[in-house]
Amino acid sequence: MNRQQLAEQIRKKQSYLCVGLDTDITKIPAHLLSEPNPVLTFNRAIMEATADLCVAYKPNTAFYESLGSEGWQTLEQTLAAVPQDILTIADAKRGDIGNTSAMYARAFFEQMNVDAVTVAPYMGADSVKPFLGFRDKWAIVLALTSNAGSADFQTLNLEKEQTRLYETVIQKCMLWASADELMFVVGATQAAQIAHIRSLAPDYFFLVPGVGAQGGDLEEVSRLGFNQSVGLLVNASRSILYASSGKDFAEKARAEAKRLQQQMQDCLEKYL
Ligand SMILES: O=c1ccn([C@@H]2O[C@H](COP(=O)(O)O)[C@@H](O)[C@H]2O)c(=O)[nH]1
Repeated sequence: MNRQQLAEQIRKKQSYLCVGLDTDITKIPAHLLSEPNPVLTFNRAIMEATADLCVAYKPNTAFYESLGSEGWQTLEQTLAAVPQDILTIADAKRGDIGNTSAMYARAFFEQMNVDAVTVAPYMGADSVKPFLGFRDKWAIVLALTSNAGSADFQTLNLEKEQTRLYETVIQKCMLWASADELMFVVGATQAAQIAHIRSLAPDYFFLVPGVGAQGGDLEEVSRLGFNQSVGLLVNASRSILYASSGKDFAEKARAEAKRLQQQMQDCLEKYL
């Protein structure tokens, strides 16, 4: 999916919601455990309940990798069930020396056929560049993440560059790729920095995890993070997936997704 198509979906649905498919077999409703593939059944029900309210699905691959080869198969089956007009993001946080990164890129873009993959930039240019140059595909580079540990490295001052590490990540990555194939991860818990990050990267989409279970403020993120064409994908995983542990799990997931979508619509009217 390209940038224009993504922007069109956001406009049509009045939503920049990304639903995180972080499906934990120990947390899904008990009545599904007798199904042949409980995770797949759960994912399909969540997608049926939320597809008209979101523009992206983001399975975090850890939840599938932890189930071994069956988990990989479930991930493929889940991706196959995503409607065509919804962006798919493999949250895999890959990045290695060049030839290995090239294999990761082929795995996700050619085998899995996802639209986007998250990339850890720590190993530098040769680890990020192999994820670029795939038609209508995206690398989403970690910039300033939502977790407490982001302060350990990402906000350190670089004496020579006179910037913080995450700022240099953004500036360097923008030299390698345009906003048509590169996004940045910016945590919703980092709202105080988001206006500054938007000024560094005015045209780029930000994938913003951390509303819901991590307590990020959707309105603050939207007010400070919008660009002229929205430029945000805001992810919620646990708050949607586990809104109920009963038979009404899909209905409750929809209600939470609807609540977020409605708030997004209000923010679009108010701040754009
Ligand atoms: O900075 C980051 C980068 C990635 N994530 C991922 O997003 C989801 C968040 O899940 P919630 O349940 O909505 O908290 C999860 O897959 C994380 O690994 C992040 O949280 N922060």
